[in-house]
Amino acid sequence: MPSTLGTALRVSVFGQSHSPAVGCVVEGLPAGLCVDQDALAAFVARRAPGSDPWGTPRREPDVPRIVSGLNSRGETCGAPLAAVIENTNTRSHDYDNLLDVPRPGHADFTAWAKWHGAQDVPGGGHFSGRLTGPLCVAGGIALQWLATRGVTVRAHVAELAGIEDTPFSALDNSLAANAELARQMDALADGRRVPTVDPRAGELMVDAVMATRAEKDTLGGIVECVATGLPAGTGSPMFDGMENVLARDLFGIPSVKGVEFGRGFAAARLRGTQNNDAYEVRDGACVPRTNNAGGILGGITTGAPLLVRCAFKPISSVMVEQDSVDLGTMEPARLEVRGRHDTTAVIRAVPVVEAVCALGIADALLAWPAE
Ligand SMILES: Cc1cc2nc3c(=O)[nH]c(=O)nc-3n(C[C@H](O)[C@H](O)[C@H](O)COP(=O)(O)O)c2cc1C
Ligand SMILES: C=C(O[C@@H]1CC(C(=O)O)=C[C@@H](OP(=O)(O)O)[C@H]1O)C(=O)O
Repeated sequence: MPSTLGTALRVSVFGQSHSPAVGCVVEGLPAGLCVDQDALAAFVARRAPGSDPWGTPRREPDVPRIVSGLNSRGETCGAPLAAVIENTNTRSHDYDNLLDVPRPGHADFTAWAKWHGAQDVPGGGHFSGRLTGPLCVAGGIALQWLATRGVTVRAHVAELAGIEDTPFSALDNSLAANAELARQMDALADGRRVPTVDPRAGELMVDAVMATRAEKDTLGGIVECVATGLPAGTGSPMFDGMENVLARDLFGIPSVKGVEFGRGFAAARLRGTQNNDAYEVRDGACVPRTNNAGGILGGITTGAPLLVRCAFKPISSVMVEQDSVDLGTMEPARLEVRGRHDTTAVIRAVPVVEAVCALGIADALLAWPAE
């Protein structure tokens, strides 16, 4: 079963939620990149579980340990980079009643259908959101490499419990809109607890999540991500376009059910005269004045901000009784989920979306650079 993404920059993730460790192997990183391990640990910590009342109480330090791929100066040395994150706080007996009775909405049934009982069930096994920890390690390093190329990636919770954050100022490509976008991205870098552009929206979201948690239910939401500083001409037509690469990678994040670029599905309701991004000359360069395309045409970057949104479904592990089937007896069964679960994935998933976008963009820059 391959759990690998990328072409020129390839990342394999390994491990299960309750195995000794989870980790990643990254191949194709440019040699000579000095990895700032403190910055990397801080990035990975933004996703780590156990510190917020709306999330899983499973507290894990999630300090990544790089075991291969760096030289004595801490630079990437050309060899595959491997990193592990230990699982230190597992409670596998919480999953005893799921060994034969699958949770609706999680991957328990499909794993059973594929592996007939050999699958590792506790904690969601290899399907766990925990596997996004190693993705943040690989993506955190990709972000550091992108920074050396002038590319910045930022995400925020765009919508949660029907509460909308201020959207990124990225559908317009005017100088004023670009300046506002830079301000929004800077503000999000201040370490705020809930990554929303408007802190009031974040507080309202937390209230709604806590109320839903009290009702033993869960929530989905939308994460919006932007990348700036990409040169026009990166990517590839048809099957290896920026949209293809990013969508494939982003759908690897557990719970992601939808991905849209630029205006996305809303473009289907516009006329061509409304949706086209007219060109103008700026500092001798041809630039789109608006950015309904989300920075991508024909799979290739336009030079405008790359804008993508991911829809997350609600967490499936709800704390109320549900109908299921005992796969051992093929009799109906009632199921009560135990375990320590998130009420929503979207807040913790913000750095994950940044990481995965960084990996896809770095992969495209290395595989299909602007010519
Ligand atoms: C950061 C993150 C945290 C998650 N936490 C949980 C959790 O605590 N409980 C749970 O049932 N699912 C959680 N999920 C979602 C499941 O991992 C996911 O629904 C499951 O693997 C099935 O995959 P699918 O929803 O993509 O089909 C989380 C996902 C992410 C990205
Ligand atoms: C540990 C993490 O999240 C886990 C993701 C998860 C799932 O089903 O996805 C189920 C829970 O596992 P457990 O029952 O072992 O606590 C979460 O805690 C993490 O994200 O690091």
